Amino acid sequence: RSEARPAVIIVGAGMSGISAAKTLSEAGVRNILILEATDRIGGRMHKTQFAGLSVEMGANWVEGVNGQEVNPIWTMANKLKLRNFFSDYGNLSSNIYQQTDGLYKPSIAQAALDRAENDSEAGAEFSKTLSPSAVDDISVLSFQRLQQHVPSTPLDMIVDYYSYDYEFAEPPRVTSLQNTQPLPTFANFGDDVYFVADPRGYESVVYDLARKFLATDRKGTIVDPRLKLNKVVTEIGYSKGGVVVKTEDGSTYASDYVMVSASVGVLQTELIKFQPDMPAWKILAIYQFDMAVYTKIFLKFPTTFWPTGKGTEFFLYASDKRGYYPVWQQFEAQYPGANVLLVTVTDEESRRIEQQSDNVTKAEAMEVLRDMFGKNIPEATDILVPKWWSNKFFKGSFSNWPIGVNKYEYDQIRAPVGRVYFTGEHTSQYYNGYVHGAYLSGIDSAYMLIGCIKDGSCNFQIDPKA
Ligand SMILES: Cc1cc2nc3c(=O)[nH]c(=O)nc-3n(C[C@H](O)[C@H](O)[C@H](O)COP(=O)(O)OP(=O)(O)OC[C@H]3O[C@@H](n4cnc5c(N)ncnc54)[C@H](O)[C@@H]3O)c2cc1C
Repeated sequence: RSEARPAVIIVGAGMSGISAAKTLSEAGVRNILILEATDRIGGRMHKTQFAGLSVEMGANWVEGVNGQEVNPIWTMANKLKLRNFFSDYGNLSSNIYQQTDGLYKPSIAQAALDRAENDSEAGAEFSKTLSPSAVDDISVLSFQRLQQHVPSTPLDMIVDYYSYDYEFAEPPRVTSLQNTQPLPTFANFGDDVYFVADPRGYESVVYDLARKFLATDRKGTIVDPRLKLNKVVTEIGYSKGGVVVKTEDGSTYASDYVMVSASVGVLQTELIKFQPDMPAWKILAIYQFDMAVYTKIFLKFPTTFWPTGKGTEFFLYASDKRGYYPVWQQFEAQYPGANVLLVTVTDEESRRIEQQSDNVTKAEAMEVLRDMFGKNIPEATDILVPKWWSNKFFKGSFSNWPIGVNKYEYDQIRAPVGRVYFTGEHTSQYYNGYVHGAYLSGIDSAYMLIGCIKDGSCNFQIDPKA
């Protein structure tokens, strides 16, 4: 090969891969090579055109703002002056629809919201009493049982869905109490969340980071030969002496180290074959973690028929089937005059919907809207259903911490295996599942590797299992 052998190959150019590459580069490790499977950088931060608007198929919010510490993504979004909107969920009690009989009385809805909030606060207190090793962790649902409050009416179920599934994309039955209550993102960075609606896309924070260390042309397009797009890594061979990475198109790249940033969902498939196989402890840790599915369905209408004005942005649909077209958002502020709605589904509903035609999904969503707003509403003219779960380069939307994984297993997910290093939101110590988790994990993993390259400290210590 004519190009110099890189010291480090980075697999994947999402937020974590770009953050790791930038950190390496700034520490003087500049002979890197980034191999990205798709034709773009940004990964799960991905804008697309829908009904003449730029909408986000993946990450949309800067989550964790206005707290004691500053979320680094908030700093970046503000520096780029990304158009963003505070998400005000404060008026939800006036916006919860019964399955067919109109809105719940706000006082009744508020009582359900208050009960869920109290349970969540009690859960956070209880979780502090558990062993820090998390060996005696329980699920969020187990704690609800302890509280004698397992949500089972349509109202309690939609409030429960909004409180947990809408954030973690998996139900309380699955989610670890200790690792999510309290959630470090909100405890450290603040409770507020801001919705990004900018024609440049939320992904522009990744592009901005990339342009800080990759060469660009005069228009700002990245032209650096150290970034190669459309390179699907299929095999990583590793030994004491080095690493050999093979791609689907038949190319082979040798290097000293490799840093894999593909999602934990991808690592749970055989897309990338490791030679030799990863050790059993690593495989077991990876397969224990959860890749959740969160689906943002956008619908376009000829006219607006839903309530508008202050306190109406978010509304909930309390089906007797938990999680059926549950959380809705209208975009009067973000996309004025566009007549667009967003409905979010997760988990089993996401998987079901990904496997049916978008027309069937549109018909289902219309039925739900008719239940809420009456028979005479206009048909949606357009629908967008992102399919993150079916996409072999993602296999879901973000990781969720399931019951049964304690800190010991989590450290194993993050740990390098010989010359193979790992990064990605699923390796973030406190912020898995988020953009800031991906960004911070890129820095952490890069420093782990820099310590090995520069100081020869290549042993990653895992605290013993309690
Ligand atoms: C629908 C959805 C909504 C979300 N909402 C929010 C939100 O509002 N706020 C928030 O903070 N976070 C949100 N997230 C999570 C956030 O987007 C992710 O945590 C973050 O972007 C992950 O970055 P990453 O670098 O870890 O992984 P990725 O972005 O997945 O990057 C990994 C890269 O590796 C590439 N790759 C995979 N396999 C290979 C291979 N074999 N060879 C080469 N390349 C490969 C992929 O193409 C990808 O570009 C959301 C995600 C989704 C999908």
